[in-house]
Amino acid sequence: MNKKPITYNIVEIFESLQGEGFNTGMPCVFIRFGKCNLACPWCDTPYNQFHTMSLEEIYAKVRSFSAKNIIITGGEPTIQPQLETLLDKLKENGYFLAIETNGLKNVPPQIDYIATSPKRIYQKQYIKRHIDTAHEVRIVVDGNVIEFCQFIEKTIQATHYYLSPCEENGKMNMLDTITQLGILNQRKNKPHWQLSIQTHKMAKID
Ligand SMILES: C[S@@+](CC[C@H](N)C(=O)[O-])C[C@H]1O[C@@H](n2cnc3c(N)ncnc32)[C@H](O)[C@@H]1O
Ligand SMILES: Nc1nc2[nH]cc(C(=O)O)c2c(=O)[nH]1
Ligand code: SF4
Ligand SMILES: [Mg+2]
Repeated sequence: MNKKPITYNIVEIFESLQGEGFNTGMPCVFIRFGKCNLACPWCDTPYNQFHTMSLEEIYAKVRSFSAKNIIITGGEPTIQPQLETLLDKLKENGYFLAIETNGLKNVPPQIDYIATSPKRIYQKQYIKRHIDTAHEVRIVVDGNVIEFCQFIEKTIQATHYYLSPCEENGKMNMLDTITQLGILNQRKNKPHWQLSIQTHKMAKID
């Protein structure tokens, strides 16, 4: 009997520039998986509008673009079944793999670069468990996030810590974000918090 092909829930696969964080401006192929284990009220992504694609279909689409960096995102990519099989295939073919994750679940070992965005409104879940290392942390400013940032900087070891304005209906809360950055950075011997703007939205690209 033939083995059933592995399929994945995919929202979209597209090429663009990384719009956020340390790698802003880097050409990347985005693989956006469906479904999420959280439901942030201001989430900018239709993560429940997905279709299924086979591993071979995903790989063919990825190969049709020129970028060699891939951003695995969603939705929440760490809850996608059989993720590691796809990552193995991409890795074997020379791709650099970055992930965007909310950080509640472990990140597969094939991933080269971890950007995590823990969510203040789900602090109770983060107190129970979350990943403890990443290359960068990006916290969206959806209210007063100071205490949550202090908790996260103690429990996630990262190279970069960012505050990101929350974008709703085309507006970003820049003043609030800058005020909270000022407060975080007044403290001595603490990680420096920087600003990460969703530049792709300003540039009106994907
Ligand atoms: C759509 S999420 C997908 C990956 C993963 N679920 C996560 O939250 O990190 C990708 C990035 O977009 C950010 N994001 C989502 N909606 C946003 C909004 N309205 N304003 C600013 N950042 C937002 C998230 O915090 C995360 O850094
Ligand atoms: N240009 C661009 N950069 C991004 N970086 C992370 C994104 C995401 O939705 O995960 C994203 C996105 O949706 N677009
Ligand atoms: S965790 Fe990420 S994808 Fe899920 S709802 Fe929040 S921002 Fe959206
Ligand atoms: Mg996005």
